[in-house]
Amino acid sequence: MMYGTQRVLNGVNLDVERGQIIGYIGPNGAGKSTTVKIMLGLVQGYRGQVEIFGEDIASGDVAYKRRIGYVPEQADLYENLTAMEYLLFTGELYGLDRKNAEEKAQKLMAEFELSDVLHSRISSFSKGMKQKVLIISSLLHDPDLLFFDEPLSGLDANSMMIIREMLAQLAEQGKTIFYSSHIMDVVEKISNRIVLLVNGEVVADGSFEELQKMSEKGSLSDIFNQLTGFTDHANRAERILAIVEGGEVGE
Ligand SMILES: Nc1ncnc2c1ncn2[C@@H]1O[C@H](COP(=O)(O)OP(=O)(O)OP(=O)(O)O)[C@@H](O)[C@H]1O
Repeated sequence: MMYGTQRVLNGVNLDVERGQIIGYIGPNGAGKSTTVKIMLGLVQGYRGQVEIFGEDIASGDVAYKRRIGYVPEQADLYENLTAMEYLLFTGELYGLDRKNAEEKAQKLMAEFELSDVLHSRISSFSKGMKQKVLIISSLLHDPDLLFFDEPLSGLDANSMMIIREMLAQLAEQGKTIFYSSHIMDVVEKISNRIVLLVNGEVVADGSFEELQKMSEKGSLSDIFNQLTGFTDHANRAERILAIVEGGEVGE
């Protein structure tokens, strides 16, 4: 995949089974969002083949999109809409009839303790409240494949627990989840497969236990540091602070 003359993905080859929770990780700019956007049909001009539910997504049949849920990293919420208007809008986009979408939206908002603001404009919501609306909108149509990009961002500890439990139950039901995040301890716990992307290439792909065998034992965060060749966080922090303080910067 090229953006202009910049090569962003370099032969990413993945076979994904139903029911997998794939922790999709990598340094900033590695190409995670780009891969997800290609699979969602949001980016054209890639080389190679992407099959979802057994069909090539380039075939022109976009029916597969109705079976996908997406929580984007950057929330493009229509802030002037109320939560209910937004959920009805996305629900109908995904092919739900209005009554069904309305009923589900109402119940799901209640489960996330947002009944009071069902008819308030999203622009008045806190970050976590917006995130909950995004999560609800990704689930409203009961998708088979979910792409979650930093889904816990802004959520309080209780809500995080609900989402984590929900992901595990969805996978048990045979749904497939791509979970992109930089919070390594969560990825380590919820994923049954971890794919590490560096500079547009898959450098590790396996269970946490398998990844541990590829490196010195440790947490996923340690493995991430090792496999991305990053060892100098203390020096880096020191240099940053030296610059901030405006003093002499060491070698
Ligand atoms: N629309 C775009 N036009 C040009 N370059 C882009 C565009 N979107 C992404 N890129 C470039 O593609 C590369 C991969 O970006 P991508 O967003 O896929 O990374 P990522 O792994 O999701 O990173 P992060 O962890 O920061 O979200 C980066 O170098 C980025 O600058």
